Amino acid sequence: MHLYGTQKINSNGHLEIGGVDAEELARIYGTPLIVYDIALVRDRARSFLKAFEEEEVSGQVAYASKAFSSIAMFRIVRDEGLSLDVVSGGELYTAIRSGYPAERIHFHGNNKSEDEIRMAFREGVGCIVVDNFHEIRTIGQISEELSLPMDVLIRVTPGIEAHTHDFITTGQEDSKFGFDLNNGQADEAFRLLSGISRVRVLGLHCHIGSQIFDTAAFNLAAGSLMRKVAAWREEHGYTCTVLNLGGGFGIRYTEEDHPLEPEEYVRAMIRTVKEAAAESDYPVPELWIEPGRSLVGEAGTTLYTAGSEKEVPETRTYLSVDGGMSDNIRPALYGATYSSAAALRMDEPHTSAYTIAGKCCESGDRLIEQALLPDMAAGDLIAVFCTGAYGYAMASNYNRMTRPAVVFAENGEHRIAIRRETYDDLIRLELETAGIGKEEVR
Ligand SMILES: Cc1ncc(COP(=O)(O)O)c(C=O)c1O
Ligand SMILES: N[C@@H](CCCC[NH3+])C(=O)O
Repeated sequence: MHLYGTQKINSNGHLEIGGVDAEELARIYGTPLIVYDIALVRDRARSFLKAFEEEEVSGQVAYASKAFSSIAMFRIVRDEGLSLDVVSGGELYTAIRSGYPAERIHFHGNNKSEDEIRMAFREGVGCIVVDNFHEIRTIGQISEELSLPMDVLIRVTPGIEAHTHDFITTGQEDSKFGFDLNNGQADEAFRLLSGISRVRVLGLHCHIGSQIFDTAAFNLAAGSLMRKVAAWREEHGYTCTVLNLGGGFGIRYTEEDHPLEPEEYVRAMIRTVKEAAAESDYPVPELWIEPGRSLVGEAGTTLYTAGSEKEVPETRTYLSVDGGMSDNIRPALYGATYSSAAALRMDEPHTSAYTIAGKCCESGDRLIEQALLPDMAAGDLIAVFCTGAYGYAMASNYNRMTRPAVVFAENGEHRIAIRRETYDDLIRLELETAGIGKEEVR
């Protein structure tokens, strides 16, 4: 059984996270419950920053907030000195409400609305990552209208197919994101943005995909971006100051996954950029990265309570839990795999195979196939590991399931980061509820 971060098995055979017994957490907050090991998040943040320090390159580590966007988590990464990548007005709003310094926020998105771009200008975000020609026109108009400056990065697709799930690769040419690096689109974007007086082009951005294990794809991307900026120096006398190589560093969901230490990917990128810079006598630009999953993924564990069981003879035994695809859509959406354990029976042999199913009205609502657990009974607590990224962030109210509570555990203490949704929360937007008159409806 693989344990993550500060997790351990205590003398009662219970799983502990951040020094807190899973039994205590489930008793106090109920289940399903997402528990973050905050020491692990901090450790990851510090390792990324240390890689830059040791490789003697200046940079920014921006938490890709889409992985888990919440005020409490934003404050943790802010205090660790990270920047923040947001992709929507909603993420930007959450960041601002968390007290994030606007100049450390990078604003992404392949279809930013005028309102979102205006909001980014007014809040004074550190940079906009420009994605398409429509956006260039809007940025030009809004910068004129508000008489405000903006730093930008040009997002490009370098034509690299990273080996991961089709829906989470983004660096290939046939992608909805960014300007093609090789067919003239990126050059045209550079020309247009350079012509907007209040806009300063910092450099290039690419993100080749997510849950990648191989440094080769990152190195290829870094190399092709460096070649492009070197060409722009020849043609336009322009020297870029920033290269943002995105996120995507893989983590260990199950024993099939063999990631490197997250910061190793960064060290490899840094070396590639340094080598490419030396080859063309180019000043080493600042390197920015945008890890999401590798910062918070392994730090999250979901605690469920087991309920009904059904045996399909010679096929499988379903063990249903009190959550499912509504708090973790990834198995249903990507065929993602997870590992699990009986959280209060950790020292017992885990030798009985179950299909852990959710409680949504979908046959595909299955969290883990062939999970090995002790013989389970209703009421047993199950821990599903590595749910910290794109779990709660992608949760829904399908079947009017209430979204779980999120708790932070650290140094033997725990605190609620997001309270559990109530049935009243489910109907809060409905106009037919008692007490809301027609005059309030817009
Ligand atoms: C532009 C961009 N940056 C960063 C990330 C974060 O990726 P990950 O969570 O795999 O580190 C993503 C998501 O894939 C992304 O689209
Ligand atoms: N949501 C995806 C990753 C997409 C990342 C955003 N570009 C996942 O769960 O793996």
